[in-house]
Amino acid sequence: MGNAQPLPILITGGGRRIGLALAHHFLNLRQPVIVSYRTEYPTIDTLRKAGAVCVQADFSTDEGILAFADKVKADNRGLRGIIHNASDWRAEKPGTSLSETLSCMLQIHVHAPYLLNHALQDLLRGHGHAASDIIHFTDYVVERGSDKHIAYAASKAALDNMTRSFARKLAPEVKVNAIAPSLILFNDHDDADYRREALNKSLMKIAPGEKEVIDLIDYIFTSCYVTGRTFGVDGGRPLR
Ligand SMILES: NC(=O)C1=CN([C@@H]2O[C@H](COP(=O)(O)OP(=O)(O)OC[C@H]3O[C@@H](n4cnc5c(N)ncnc54)[C@H](OP(=O)(O)O)[C@@H]3O)[C@@H](O)[C@H]2O)C=CC1
Ligand SMILES: Nc1nc2c(c(=O)[nH]1)N=C([C@H](O)[C@@H](O)CO)CN2
Repeated sequence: MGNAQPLPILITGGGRRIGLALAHHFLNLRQPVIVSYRTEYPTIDTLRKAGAVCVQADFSTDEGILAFADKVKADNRGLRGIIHNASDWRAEKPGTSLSETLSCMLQIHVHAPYLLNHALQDLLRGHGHAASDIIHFTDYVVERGSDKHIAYAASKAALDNMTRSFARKLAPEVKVNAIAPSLILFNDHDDADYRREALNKSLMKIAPGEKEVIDLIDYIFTSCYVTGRTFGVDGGRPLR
């Protein structure tokens, strides 16, 4: 009985950056992990060799989301948690359809978590009080808005709101919390001016890397009381 394998944590968009770092973190703790990936990066093979179950999934349509949920349900008797990391940081751009930008942002930040939380709730329930977690990755811009990423900010705001709705719906078996980062990691193409300006926006003036987020997720998973909350990881940016 005591040797039962722990239930897996499902991480969406785990092929790169924060999702990838989270997957390796849990695998190092011998915690089983299921990763959804859209693009087959070499990292996916590395994850498989480290023991992750990697499932190809494109959340650009509801059909793609629901097919992924069916696969997870068919292969698993339960889940320890779901981390909704998959995201697209799309700006409004001249020459790009505004409707398409808005649909794309709503699809990945609202449809995917909304449909997956409903479809997979039975896998999260039934394991005891506060035994399971859902984590939504939102963004600091939910508070402030963003003139360059209006649809992105709005869709993350909807996700932030769903944190409280799903916390109500799934308590006390499942805790549901959000992480609202500001700058965590730069992208490779960010130039020196962009980096300087971005660093200057916070009080702490660093891009802290994935560990800040990993440590917070470890805390949230350990808690048996914290639910329906949004945790800023923003270097004091609102105080600037
Ligand atoms: N990095 C930062 O500084 C910040 C991050 N955040 C949030 O933290 C989370 C992780 O950030 P980060 O690691 O930078 O994210 P990335 O943008 O680097 O990666 C997001 C992942 O989501 C996947 N994805 C995107 N669209 C889809 C789709 N339609 N279907 C399936 N998968 C999809 C991507 O797959 P593919 O590679 O195939 O496109 C990728 O693996 C995100 O939710 C982000 O918004 C918030 C604020 C700051
Ligand atoms: N899905 C993503 N969302 C966000 C990203 C990213 O690369 N992918 N990056 C940011 C920025 O780091 C920004 O917070 C500061 O430059 C925001 N969201």
